[in-house]
Amino acid sequence: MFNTLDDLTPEQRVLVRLDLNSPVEDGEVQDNRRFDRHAETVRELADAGHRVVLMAHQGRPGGDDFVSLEQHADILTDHVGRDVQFVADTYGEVAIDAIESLSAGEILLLENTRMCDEELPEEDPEVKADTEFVQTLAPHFDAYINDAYSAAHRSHASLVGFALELPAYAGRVMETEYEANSSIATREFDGQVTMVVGGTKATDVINVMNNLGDKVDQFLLGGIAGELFLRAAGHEVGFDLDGMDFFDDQWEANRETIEALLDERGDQIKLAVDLAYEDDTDERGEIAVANITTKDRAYLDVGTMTVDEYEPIIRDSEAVFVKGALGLFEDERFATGTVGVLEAISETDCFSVVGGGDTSRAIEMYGMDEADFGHVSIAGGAYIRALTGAPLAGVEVLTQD
Ligand SMILES: Nc1ncnc2c1ncn2[C@@H]1O[C@H](COP(=O)(O)OP(=O)(O)O)[C@@H](O)[C@H]1O
Ligand SMILES: O=C(OP(=O)(O)O)[C@H](O)COP(=O)(O)O
Repeated sequence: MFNTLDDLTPEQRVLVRLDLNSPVEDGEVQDNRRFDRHAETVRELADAGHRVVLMAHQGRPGGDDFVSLEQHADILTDHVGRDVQFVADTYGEVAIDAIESLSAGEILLLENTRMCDEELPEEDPEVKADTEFVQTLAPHFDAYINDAYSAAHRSHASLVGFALELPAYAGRVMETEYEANSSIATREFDGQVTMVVGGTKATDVINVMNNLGDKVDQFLLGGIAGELFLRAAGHEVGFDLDGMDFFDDQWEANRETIEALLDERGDQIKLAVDLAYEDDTDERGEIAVANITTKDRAYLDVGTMTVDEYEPIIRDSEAVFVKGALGLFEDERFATGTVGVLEAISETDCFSVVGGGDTSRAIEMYGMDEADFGHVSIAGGAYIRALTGAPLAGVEVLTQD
């Protein structure tokens, strides 16, 4: 498929692309799982005696989270257990001097790739390979390693350009993410395959169903997307109330597709049988979908009866994939659906993949152990692209001969 670190010649000068893009609060970069995961690749390379130069991005120009990578170097140092040096330059003389001064086993992080004008515009790999950024840096290296699966849907210079100029390899995170997230499309499972789909975007759910409908036995729905399917099934839910803009625009844009999916794949699609809301005393209330007769309240989670219906399906599955939360799990009162299905998955020995930036956060928030899942993705946009069969530019250049 692609070359990995196992194929790398010893003691090389390696240029490694990571995805350390992180939440930034009041200018402070927040530690998160991306550091922990990439640290394994970086440590392995340093331990093997390579000279390790790292590239990554943070935010986009104009955004509050568009900051230097200086803090990222400190956080990464803690995770790798070795010093990660930092240079406030992307490919100028200062960066080149720092790169050339490295000894075997040393690690250097370059400045935010998006501070370089040639990084961002989405262009073909050949155009990116021809930029001054790539042409200046590449001659200082023997190999390019892309570990940034979660940014691989972007055709940016640091993600696609170097692979055309240098022998290219997948890092450990790239390898693991690619295999797990593609497995639903590429692997044959003996038993039942179940997909839990929720979240806020109906198009994600629709595209996943269209792409994987023949691979998945049961889709278990929830979240905003699930409510739109309930609306298509004739229930009085999935409408915007005052001040909301979750539903009506999505309904206009996707109504026919959702109705057609229910028509064609109704047997595969399980909808919530009850929903949860905030009652007059700010507590969680629940109501059976069949008893909802007026459009007068917002629903923030699937109900307990729904979880009781979904759990046995998960327990009987050979493989379970998750995309999107079943409710507003960030509020403990409305975490029952999301946490219920995740706990059921963690208690079985099925093969499982949990993805989507927000959904996988629920695992940590509610004290579940990542080790009880087959794979917890650190990707958001790239994960949904993998599930919907869309190409990832950064993966495609790694797989070219
Ligand atoms: N009924 C709901 N009302 C409001 N928000 C919801 C509801 N159901 C799900 N959500 C929100 O959906 C978000 C996840 O949506 P999405 O971005 O599609 O998935 P992911 O980030 O996992 O890819 C969660 O943060 C959750 O709070
Ligand atoms: O965090 C990322 O993607 P994600 O928000 O889909 O997880 C990647 O670093 C890509 O960043 P971008 O969406 O600013 O290009």
